[in-house]
Amino acid sequence: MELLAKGWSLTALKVYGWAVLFLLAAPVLLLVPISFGQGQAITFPPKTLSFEWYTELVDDPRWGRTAWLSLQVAALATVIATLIGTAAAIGIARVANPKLAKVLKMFFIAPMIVPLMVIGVGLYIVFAKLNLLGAVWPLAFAHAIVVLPFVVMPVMSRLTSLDPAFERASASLGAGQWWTLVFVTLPLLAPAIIAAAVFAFVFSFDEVVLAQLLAGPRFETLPRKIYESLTQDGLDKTITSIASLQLYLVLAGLGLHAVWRRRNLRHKARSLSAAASAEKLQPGLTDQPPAPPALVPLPGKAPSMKDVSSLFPAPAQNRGFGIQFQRLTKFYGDKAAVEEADFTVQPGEFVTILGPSGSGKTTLLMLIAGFISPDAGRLVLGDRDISRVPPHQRDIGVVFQSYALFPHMTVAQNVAYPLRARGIARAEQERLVKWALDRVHMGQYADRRIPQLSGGQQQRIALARAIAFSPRALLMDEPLSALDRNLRVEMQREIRSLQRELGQTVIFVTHDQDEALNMSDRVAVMNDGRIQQVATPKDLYLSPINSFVADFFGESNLFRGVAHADTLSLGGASLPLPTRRTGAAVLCVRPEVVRLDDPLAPDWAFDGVVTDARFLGSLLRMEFATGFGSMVVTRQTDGLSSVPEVGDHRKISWVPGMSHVMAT
Ligand SMILES: Nc1ncnc2c1ncn2[C@@H]1O[C@H](COP(=O)(O)OP(=O)(O)OP(=O)(O)O)[C@@H](O)[C@H]1O
Repeated sequence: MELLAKGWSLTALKVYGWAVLFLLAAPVLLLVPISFGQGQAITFPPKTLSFEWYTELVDDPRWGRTAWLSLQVAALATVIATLIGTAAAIGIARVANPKLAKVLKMFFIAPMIVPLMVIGVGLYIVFAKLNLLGAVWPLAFAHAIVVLPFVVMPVMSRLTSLDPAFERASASLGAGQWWTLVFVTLPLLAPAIIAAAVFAFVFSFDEVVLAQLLAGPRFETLPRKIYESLTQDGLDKTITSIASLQLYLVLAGLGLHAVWRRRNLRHKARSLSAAASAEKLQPGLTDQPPAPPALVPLPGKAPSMKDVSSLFPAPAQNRGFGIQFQRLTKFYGDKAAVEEADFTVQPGEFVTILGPSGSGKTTLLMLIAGFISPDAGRLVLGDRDISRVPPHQRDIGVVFQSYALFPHMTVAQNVAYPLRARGIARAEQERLVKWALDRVHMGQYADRRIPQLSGGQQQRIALARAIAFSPRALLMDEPLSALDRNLRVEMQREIRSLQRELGQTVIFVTHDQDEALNMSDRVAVMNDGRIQQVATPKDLYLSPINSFVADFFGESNLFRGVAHADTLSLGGASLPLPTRRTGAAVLCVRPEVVRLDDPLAPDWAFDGVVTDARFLGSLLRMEFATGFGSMVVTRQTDGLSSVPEVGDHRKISWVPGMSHVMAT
């Protein structure tokens, strides 16, 4: 495009563009001046201006009658097509069998490729037999059939582009399928449905082929009358005025839409700039001086489970429930995404699921939330088996990676959503919304729309919405991954402190080990669908169960060999083991326990050559080439630390008791 948009080619492009525009628009735009001409003759430009063809239109009641009839047909066709098309699109999107979904889709879009005349003749035969020719609703029904693909397609495409987390969020907040459909799915589909409805209306109002075939002798729609006036009476100039009138209506519609859009954009820009400046002033964010206490205490009594969730049995205190995973398994095809997960999360505990991409973290979280069902095993929340309980009855809050805040609702409406879904009284809803928003410092944003908030603010609202109904447990799926580093650290602190204050059970998913270290009581390390180890960060670091955990959780130097009593043989050499062992074994030596040039170095100490050395602020990180492969060594720095040169030789050793030996 850049090459084209220069010199003569740019001029040619412009001329071409204007010529196409003129050819397309001229016949339509010429109508307007012609309709104001005096006399029957078509003159352009008109010699004398007059309103006579507009007055003629008003004086002749037949035009008004036909226009009214067309309006009725178009309105009814729009309603029928929009209802059937929207329901069909939603239904097809939910059909689990992809082949059946394809067949259904083809069926609903077939009217787009079958010639109108064929549909018209078919319907004519049926309607004639049933004596339905010449009535409003059969013609509207025929129009609806033809326009269905233009409803089904945009609604389906909007549905596929919607984040599935919206519907999942609604379910996790306690809303059943119908509630979700009415309050979440349909409002989110509204732009596509409205566009489809406008198209259906315009098509039906203008349609002439089906109107000719199905309207019978005395049933005259506006396009049919125009057509007949043209073919029977010759060009009557009232046709120019009625056509121009329709054009004015379309232009007025477009104008109103443009004004509405402009006002919306201006409003959004103002709110965004206000959001940006408010975020700068907001307490608890990292670019500010020392943060005030992370959470604002609620004046008076904190809400109890009874206040908010009469539908669910309340725990003794406002605490989370324990969760037991009993050999929980989920297959996708013949591959286990989660295999025999078997561990227990204590009430009020903060457990992080940590693992590389594809290890099954999200699948495990979706099993807990109930968005997918396990193929084997059990999941027990408190003392209730919830393995087969639908998500909206689990009473588990979820904070999604994308936040999944409903964009058509304000902040307060989002936070009130789980309370509304539970039928909580309005006054109580307001109190709890305020309570939840105050806890995440967002009280002053209650009336904001979601698109008017920054990422960090959205994160806080997602958290407020998930705690507003005092859930039995809180799940968080990489909720901080979209935030910048400073905000992320701040939010880690705030989430942890909120969790402690509420005594909430939290299962937090991340692939960031610093985040896991910062936040968790215990960490469950996952790999390839299996939980490798569940332990405190300290135990994971000091006593990893296998080489995967040792390597994934912190840096480590791993030596693989064969253990004989208290030595490990590898490559003709041997290293001391911290405990006696036999058979294949892996020795793990953390970088900070390695000693360099120790004057009391043991006999087995070996030579290492510096291949890289970097000053990382509080740490000095060095890499050595050794007879056992590459090794990493770290040192705390102080003002006197010097960085060794690449190529320097050092004697490497460690205290055997500071190392750790594992089976694999
Ligand atoms: N709907 C699905 N159909 C088929 N396979 C799936 C589906 N969802 C996940 N998987 C597979 O299951 C395994 C675990 O996926 P999962 O999304 O749980 O991993 P993850 O640890 O959360 O990864 P990430 O950190 O990248 O989100 C992967 O191999 C993935 O390809």
